[in-house]
Amino acid sequence: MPQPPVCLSLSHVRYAVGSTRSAAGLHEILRGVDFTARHGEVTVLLGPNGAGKTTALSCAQGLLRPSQGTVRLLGEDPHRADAALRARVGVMLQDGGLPQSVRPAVLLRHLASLHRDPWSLEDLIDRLDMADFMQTAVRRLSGGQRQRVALAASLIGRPEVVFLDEPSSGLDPQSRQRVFALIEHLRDLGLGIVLTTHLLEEAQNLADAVAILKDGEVVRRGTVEELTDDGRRRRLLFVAPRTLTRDELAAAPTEVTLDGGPANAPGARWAAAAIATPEDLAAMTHWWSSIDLMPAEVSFEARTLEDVFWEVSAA
Ligand SMILES: Nc1ncnc2c1ncn2[C@@H]1O[C@H](COP(=O)(O)OP(=O)(O)OP(=O)(O)O)[C@@H](O)[C@H]1O
Repeated sequence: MPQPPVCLSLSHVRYAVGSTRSAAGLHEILRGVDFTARHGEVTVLLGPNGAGKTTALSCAQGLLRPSQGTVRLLGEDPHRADAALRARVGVMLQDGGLPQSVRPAVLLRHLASLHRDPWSLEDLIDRLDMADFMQTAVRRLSGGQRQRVALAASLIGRPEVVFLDEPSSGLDPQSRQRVFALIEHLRDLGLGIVLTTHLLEEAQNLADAVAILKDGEVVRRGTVEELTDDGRRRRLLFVAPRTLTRDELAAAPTEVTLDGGPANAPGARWAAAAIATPEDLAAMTHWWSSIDLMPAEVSFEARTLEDVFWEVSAA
């Protein structure tokens, strides 16, 4: 199947702050970032705090000009973008950036009036369950309500590409579900969606493509399948018929974490994330033998994005 068209590409993007003339010198925040995003796909940027995700998004949107490298957004240089390009792009910032004294109904109606063919406000209110607070000034809204207004504001102009910086932060589980359902709808409509999140399980469920940043570089890139199933490393799951002591866990040959079931009670399921070779497996059975544990069940499964994330973070 041919891949959908690219809507955003960053090639060898570097971004530095400071100056070679100042005592503090030049500080490189991005040290060669490469990734692409496509129409009809969700591209997720992951990375620990300070990895450079927001800076990379700012370069992608044209808010920051890279010191080196190239950014193409809908085929153009976003830093030189004119109003026509900006109208095709939606941006939701991490802290909302909404005017505080305005009511969401007024704000969103105003934004809609700036576009020739805006998204139906009623539809957005319905999809994001915002009816109850449309007449409340933004400053009186809860963090989660503000998030939803900011998301609606980024979409009202029917953009072709949308940037969402942590769209689900501060949302209760129900609102989060709605936001993720809306993101899936945007994907079905063919928008290019670029988002950052710290919620790895949701990234795993939503992402068509993932780029993991660390210290200003993309250290892993690919589909969730490509990142989690490298054909070798697997998760080993086992059910322990009794509780495991702290000392027993500390003696495990690789990190063993609780994966489900009752918290470290008889019947709990445990996972070892990095089983790559028969020797790794032998080390596990040796450990079970040394602590006199006969697992009730043993199975393998592909690693999760969370396993990959921890591996990258620890490297
Ligand atoms: N103008 C600036 N001057 C100096 N340092 C900066 C500047 N902008 C960002 N930084 C630093 O660059 C690093 C990357 O910041 P950035 O906000 O892009 O990270 P992030 O991955 O989005 O983090 P988070 O997950 O916390 O949102 C951080 O260490 C930050 O303090």
